[in-house]
Amino acid sequence: MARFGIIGSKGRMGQALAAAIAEAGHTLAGGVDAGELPGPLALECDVLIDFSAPTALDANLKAARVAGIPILIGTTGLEEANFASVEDAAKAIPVLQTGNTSLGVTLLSALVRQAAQRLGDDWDIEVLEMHHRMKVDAPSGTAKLLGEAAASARGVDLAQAMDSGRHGQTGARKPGDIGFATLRGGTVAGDHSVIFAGNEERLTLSHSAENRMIFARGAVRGAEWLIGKPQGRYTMEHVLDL
Ligand SMILES: NC(=O)C1=CN([C@@H]2O[C@H](COP(=O)(O)OP(=O)(O)OC[C@H]3O[C@@H](n4cnc5c(N)ncnc54)[C@H](OP(=O)(O)O)[C@@H]3O)[C@@H](O)[C@H]2O)C=CC1
Ligand SMILES: O=C(O)C1=N[C@H](C(=O)O)C[C@H](O)C1
Repeated sequence: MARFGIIGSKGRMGQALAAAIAEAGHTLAGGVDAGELPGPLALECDVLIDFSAPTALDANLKAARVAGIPILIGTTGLEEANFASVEDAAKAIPVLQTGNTSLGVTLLSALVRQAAQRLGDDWDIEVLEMHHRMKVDAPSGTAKLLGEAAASARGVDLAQAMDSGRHGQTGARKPGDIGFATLRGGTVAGDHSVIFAGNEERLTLSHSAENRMIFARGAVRGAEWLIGKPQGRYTMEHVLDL
């Protein structure tokens, strides 16, 4: 049994996490939201879980670092500078950062990597995602994670290959690009498809989240795994030994 702290505790994920922490028999030490400091909470916890906003990241990493505890970052919409902060913190404490904590998407990303390796470069890769109307970042963290799995399998830099803004006279598809399309509406918890479009055939690998508990349970599993690990940067693939 461990003491968990939630950053973003009153949000959609924060509430699902509280249920998953109780379900797993752990103690909820407390939570913070916008305008509250994570430092005092971190001193009462064995692990922090952050599903809040990119602007909170540096303070959350610092709090975990000062307390000497691991932190799982599920917040999406992170930029280059955020990833640099994660790398820096991971020199001192265990940090698991992922765009999706679910078992299904973690496995999907391994399958995408395999498909991208085995299918030739003439198979175009497109990533499609749909989320609820309240989501504030695009493309989703999961879409980027899946795009990254495909790009790394092909030995290309996703930042160079990513095409996420098609509109108007785009010209023909650039060979090697990885396209992203974003849909928003209703209460969709999270749908992702990676489409490999070849000549006269198409392979689609998909995942549908039916509710947020899959992310919350995965985050609890990841946080349990993180406790006692040496400093370093981890992903859900480490947790599932993929
Ligand atoms: N990795 C994964 O598997 C998943 C990731 N996510 C990501 O998690 C994040 C949260 O999603 P969701 O719960 O739907 O969003 P919500 O908007 O419902 O909740 C966000 C919470 O974070 C709080 N918050 C905002 N800014 C800060 C801050 N500076 N410090 C502390 N807390 C803050 C908000 O507090 P207040 O209300 O006071 O502003 C709110 O309680 C998003 O980035 C989302 O994409 C979501 C699902 C799964
Ligand atoms: O904001 C959400 O809701 C979700 N965000 C994550 C993302 O950006 O991929 C994960 C999940 O799909 C739900």
